[in-house]
Amino acid sequence: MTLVVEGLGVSSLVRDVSFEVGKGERVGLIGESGSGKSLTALSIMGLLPDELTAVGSVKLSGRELLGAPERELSRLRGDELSMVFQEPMTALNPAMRVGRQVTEPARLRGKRPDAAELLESVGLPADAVRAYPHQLSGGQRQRVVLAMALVNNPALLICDEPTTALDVTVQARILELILAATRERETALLFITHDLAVVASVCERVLVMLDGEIVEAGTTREVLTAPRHDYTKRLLEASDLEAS
Ligand SMILES: Nc1ncnc2c1ncn2[C@@H]1O[C@H](COP(=O)(O)OP(=O)(O)OP(=O)(O)O)[C@@H](O)[C@H]1O
Repeated sequence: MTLVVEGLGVSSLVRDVSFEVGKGERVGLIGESGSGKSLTALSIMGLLPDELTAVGSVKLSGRELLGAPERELSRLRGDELSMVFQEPMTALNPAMRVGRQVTEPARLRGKRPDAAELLESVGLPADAVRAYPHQLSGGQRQRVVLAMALVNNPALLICDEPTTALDVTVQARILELILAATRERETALLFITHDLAVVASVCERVLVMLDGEIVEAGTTREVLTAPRHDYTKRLLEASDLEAS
């Protein structure tokens, strides 16, 4: 699989965004709040709000996604493309036991996975199958969401600030889990964050977004050790990474 985004625009909010993500590659999309990261991700998923339209091209393994019929996009979502959002409750049904919920994306495709095994694969105890989402912690809920996002072995996982709402130690564990799970499956990862330290620990390449445009792109090492754009330099100065 390859994701090729070319000249993506969303009204005037995202402009001429182009990048590629190859099989199993982990790419960070970094930038401050309002820079257009989420709109870029939602364009790829075909989940932009009705009032916004994407122009340009988004190809997954050669298939154009922009303008594709909703039926095709909804088949791709949760199958070849998955997305994890910042707040796990947005993806969970509060009235459904976790065990039933975690297997649902697979059941929709005619598979019958074992719920307890799935939960154990993301580090949850097997007896979580009977729990309702509100009985779990934020980190545990995000594990459930990850299990759901990965159950059909997607080619591309998009994570939009998946650990921002969690405390620091839980954050680190969830990042480790995302890293291990995507490596194991050779799932490509587009990881949205405003945190350079997170990019440094997870991503091989990084795209820096400012005011709706990508202003810098390179390997994580290049961008973090020799940033070219003033905005990237400022981001680096403001981060904990500066001292290291
Ligand atoms: N439905 C919408 N209609 C109009 N403008 C929107 C809409 N959704 C988002 N925007 C605007 O588009 C810009 C980019 O938003 P986006 O959510 O992509 O930013 P972001 O980089 O993901 O920020 P954050 O880190 O806060 O999520 C922002 O200025 C936002 O206010």
